[in-house]
Amino acid sequence: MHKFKHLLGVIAFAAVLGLVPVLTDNGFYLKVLFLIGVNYLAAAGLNVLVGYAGQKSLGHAGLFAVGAYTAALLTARLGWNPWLAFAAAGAMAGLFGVVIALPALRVRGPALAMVTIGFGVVVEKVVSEWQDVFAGQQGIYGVLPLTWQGQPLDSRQWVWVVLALGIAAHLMLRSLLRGKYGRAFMAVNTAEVAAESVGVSVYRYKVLAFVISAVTCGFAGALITQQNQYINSDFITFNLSVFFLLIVLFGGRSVYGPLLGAVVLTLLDAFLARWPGVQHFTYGALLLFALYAMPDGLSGALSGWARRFGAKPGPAASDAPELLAAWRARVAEAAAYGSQVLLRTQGLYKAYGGVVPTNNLDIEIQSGHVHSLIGPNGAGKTTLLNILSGIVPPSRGSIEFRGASIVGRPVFRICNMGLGRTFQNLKLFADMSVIDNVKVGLHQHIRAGFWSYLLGLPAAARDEAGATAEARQILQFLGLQAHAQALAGSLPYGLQRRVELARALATRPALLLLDEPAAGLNPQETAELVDVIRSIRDLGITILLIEHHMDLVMAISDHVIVLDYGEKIAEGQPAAVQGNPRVIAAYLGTDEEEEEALHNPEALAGARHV
Ligand SMILES: Nc1ncnc2c1ncn2[C@@H]1O[C@H](COP(=O)(O)OP(=O)(O)OP(=O)(O)O)[C@@H](O)[C@H]1O
Repeated sequence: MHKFKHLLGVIAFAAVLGLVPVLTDNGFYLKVLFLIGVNYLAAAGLNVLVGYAGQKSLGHAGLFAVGAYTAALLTARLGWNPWLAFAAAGAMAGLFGVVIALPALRVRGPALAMVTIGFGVVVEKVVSEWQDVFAGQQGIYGVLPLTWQGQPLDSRQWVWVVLALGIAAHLMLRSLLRGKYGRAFMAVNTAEVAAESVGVSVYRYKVLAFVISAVTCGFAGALITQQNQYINSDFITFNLSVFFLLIVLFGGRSVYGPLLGAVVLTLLDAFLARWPGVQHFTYGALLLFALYAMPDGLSGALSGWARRFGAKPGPAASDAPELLAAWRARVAEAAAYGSQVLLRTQGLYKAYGGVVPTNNLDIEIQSGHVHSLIGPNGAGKTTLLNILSGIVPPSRGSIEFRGASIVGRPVFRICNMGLGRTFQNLKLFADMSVIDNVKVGLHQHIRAGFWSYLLGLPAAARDEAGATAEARQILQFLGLQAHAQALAGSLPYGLQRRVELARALATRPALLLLDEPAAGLNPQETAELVDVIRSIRDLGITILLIEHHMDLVMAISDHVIVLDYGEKIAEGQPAAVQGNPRVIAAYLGTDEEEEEALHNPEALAGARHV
């Protein structure tokens, strides 16, 4: 029904805009409408890169140029069919999108902006200096315009074509961004390590975002060139890159943001064109205003108001018990492993200069057990979890998980093999709803691919519905169903910890690594956590947890491993470890307290920050 409403809205919008060229033949108005469409097209793709994936680019004039010159050269020099050249322009820009993405993947923030500026400058120089091919300022004449029934498009038809392309782009990007791909881009944007740890390849999604933005910018370049039947190097300026970025930042991250941005800024651009000095001043002022007053852009501000005055979603109803039972069975099946030893490390070693947080560690994790990793502050517990989950590469040594070596594998692949984790310092996707956080965890289990989502095929809708249903089961399992629609970052700390656990469970792990799951929890929440961990173990999931709350460790562990200065100094059943003199010495170091701790586990807990 919702989908239907949206489609009707789009049709009504298209009908109104499509009527304008029928009602007027004013060349200026038609040109402005055409430019709004072109700018929208460029910004719609750039929004995926900047708004969703969080990669600021100041070089998209370069990709606009790739599209523009591809269309120009193929039609004016090689006589290609103009529609074919138009398609080739998008494809060529997409290829350049990969070229710019590869160096950009190594850097972030301001450094990324510099890389993209560099790309834009290189393209600008190439088209202005390489006269033989690109004809510099003199430009390329005789570019073939798009045609309809063999005739070049007239001003009205250009508006209709760009309107059709804009609507196609909107429908496709909306379908892409409202599902698995949009969530993955947002996850990459908010917390790269967390995204990888739940099975999202940061590398792949950054490249994809660059390519999408490049393709739509390439089409925009080709449209301008083919409509003008001319292009020269003066079109390709740094200002154009700023203009595109401004549309996206001003419009905001939603799928409607680029449209709002394109309408406002194109109109402004058209009316201020007579006063170029004022024009640039206005852009600068608008950018500052947008960043200061509307950090989420115009669409963000509008939806904020709508939320304030609109209806609040009611609490979610619980699902039928048989659905939860089906989910349990599915998770248990994913966690099942024939052999006793689920994970084994041998000679695992990691050094940071003189600090050796992991020193020749041999450990075995038994399938179906709860293992605790304890040790004084700085003993190397988190480092070990980071090595096991692939975030930190070991200097040497081997790790075998489910019978296969995982050293050197990317984090998201290790997750896909069945190793899930949470973090000591929460790494939630704070701007996303609780249920969407969990659905990011389901990423690898959603089969429908890029084209299914882009084209809105039934497979994508079916898999999305399946993911929503599974996420609801997970939330219900952890008692979070009432918070499904809340923003993850808005929840109290204890619930946020639980959401992270839900997200990790969604990956359907065989081994779950929990880094201080009780940190920051009150006593009641800690007691509840014991039950939660037990019920996760009862699903058949093996657990390795780091914890400083000794009573929690003693209550739930089948096996305890004790680290000190990166070495394993003891392991075994909780009671045995608790009485081990080396462990007590590592924690306390004095004879009197040693005696006390032998009989009082809370002394161990209390001494941890010594
Ligand atoms: N990236 C790094 N660069 C340099 N030293 C590091 C790095 N990561 C960890 N260390 C050092 O390795 C040692 C072990 O750190 P780690 O965080 O693994 O300890 P921990 O047992 O988890 O401690 P805590 O209980 O305080 O969380 C510390 O001395 C830490 O300073």
